[in-house]
Amino acid sequence: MTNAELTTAPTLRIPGPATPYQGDIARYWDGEARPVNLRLGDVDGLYHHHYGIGEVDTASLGNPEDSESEKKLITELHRLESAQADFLLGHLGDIGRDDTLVDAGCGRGGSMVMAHQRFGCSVEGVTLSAKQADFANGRAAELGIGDHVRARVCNMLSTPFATGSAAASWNNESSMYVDLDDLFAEHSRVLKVGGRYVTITGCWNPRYGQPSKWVSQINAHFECNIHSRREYLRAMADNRLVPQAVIDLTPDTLPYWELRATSSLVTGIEDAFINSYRDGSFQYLLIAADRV
Ligand SMILES: C[S@@+](CC[C@H](N)C(=O)[O-])C[C@H]1O[C@@H](n2cnc3c(N)ncnc32)[C@H](O)[C@@H]1O
Ligand SMILES: CC(C)=CCC/C(C)=C/COP(=O)(O)OP(=O)(O)O
Ligand SMILES: [Mg+2]
Repeated sequence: MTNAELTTAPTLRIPGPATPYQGDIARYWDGEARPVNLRLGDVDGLYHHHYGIGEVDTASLGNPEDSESEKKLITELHRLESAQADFLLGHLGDIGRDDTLVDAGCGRGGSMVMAHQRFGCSVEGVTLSAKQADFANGRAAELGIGDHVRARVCNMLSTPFATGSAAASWNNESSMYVDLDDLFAEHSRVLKVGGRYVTITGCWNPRYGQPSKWVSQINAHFECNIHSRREYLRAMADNRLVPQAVIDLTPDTLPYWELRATSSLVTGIEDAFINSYRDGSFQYLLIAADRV
């Protein structure tokens, strides 16, 4: 049986997109099929569209001459990407089986599956891409968790979720596609008071001055608009989201990029990430905030 045939209910689609830009982003992700994402996802069926953190386990890579070395490298990159999602989920607080979580910009749903496996809870995801939502729902059906994990085609700035209904919500590398005031107003509405919001994101560093050429290159590559660290903190403060932790993951993500740059799956954006992380113009941050 194919992935699509296993989907029990049709993917929900909220009519849209609201802006021409969102139409561009929907098309971008509908058309995305990079081996660096699909071959990593094939390792264990968790499909991510985010980057990795943690030390590279060099022993696991074996001898570069050996015939299995590419497979080992892919497995290691995937392990680091899943470690990133684990780290995010570890900041959501105490989540119970009856809670509902919201994944804003859920991609192919890897983080949603991990959240359900970790907490036993329900997870609602939104993406602009119908292909991604169908893929995520297909994976949930294959895993037999379609009753708890659901993706829909919907703008994260205007979701159908009831006010105060979510115990926690997150953006994993998806906040650079939206206005942060609009985004945090919607998270603040959907979260219950005392709930937790977490993002892992790349942001430009106000200490550097302005977005560097590397940051501009990343924006052009992904058609996104990277915000500054200052914008994140200001927009959260304006929307009843009070940071509980701000963790600079830049040193933790560099090993992932340095390893990825040696693989056959490079996409051409590796140097922009490596150079901007090294020159201090760009930072990889986790921000966990309480909805007060
Ligand atoms: C880089 S991917 C991250 C996917 C996922 N969070 C992960 O970690 O695998 C960015 C995602 O943001 C979604 N996105 C961008 N703008 C959006 C919007 N306005 N509403 C809903 N999803 C959006 C895209 O459709 C895509 O799924
Ligand atoms: C940290 C920043 C600025 C992220 C931008 C958003 C983005 C495209 C994330 C990774 O997606 P992906 O996994 O599809 O990208 P790739 O194909 O490069 O692995
Ligand atoms: Mg990727």
